Amino acid sequence: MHHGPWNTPKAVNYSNVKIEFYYVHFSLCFHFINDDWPGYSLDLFNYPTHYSGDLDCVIIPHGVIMDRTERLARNIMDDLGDHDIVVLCVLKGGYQFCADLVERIKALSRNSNHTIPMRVHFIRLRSYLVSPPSRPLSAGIVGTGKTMETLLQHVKAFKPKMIKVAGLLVKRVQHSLASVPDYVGFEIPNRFVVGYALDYNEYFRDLNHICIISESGKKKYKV
Ligand SMILES: O=P(O)(O)OC[C@H]1O[C@H](OP(=O)(O)OP(=O)(O)O)[C@H](O)[C@@H]1O
Repeated sequence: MHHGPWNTPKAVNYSNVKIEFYYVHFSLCFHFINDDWPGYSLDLFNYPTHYSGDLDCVIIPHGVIMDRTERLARNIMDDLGDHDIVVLCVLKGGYQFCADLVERIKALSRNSNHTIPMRVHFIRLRSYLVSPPSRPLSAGIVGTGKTMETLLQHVKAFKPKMIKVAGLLVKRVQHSLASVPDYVGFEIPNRFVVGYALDYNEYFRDLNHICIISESGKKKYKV
């Protein structure tokens, strides 16, 4: 059985290899969340009471997302030099990450002599067309990478000087495509995550933390 970098039955044993692989080939640096990470108890944080019982745990608290996003903004500023940026936000799941990332790039831009003109556009994509996919539905996240690859083909047709992809989350899924975003916040286990604009049947986008949905939550919001 082939155990490629994305096919990791024992993530702990493979994690160093994986991180090193990306350092070498993509100069990437991201926070790796192990498959056996139990997450934080929901009791430690505030979250909307209408989701009581619908979640198992907090996997990434909102504050950590904010701090990581701030660092990604700095990396992007450092790499882009004096190029103008045209931001293309992938709706719906990417709206919160995009908004926060843009906000931090703006803050860096106005508080230093290194300033980058930025325009923002939006595109609506879905990872499936008619029938629901067999894999979990989630949003604002790179799962198989098919959505990202499809979008990149379209964007390349406009012949931009440079294309960089930022994704807050990359999920370790089997059969994923080889390419990963240039800027990644966190690599996470292949579990169903919601919150921070990631939905389950349009619910949970109004939750600040990234959480694991519970079985009862899935039943409650099933369509
Ligand atoms: O890497 P992939 O396996 O292709 O999946 C990633 C895509 O799936 C999600 O969108 P979704 O279809 O859930 O729509 P939404 O963002 O509007 O919720 C997400 O926002 C990405 O666009």
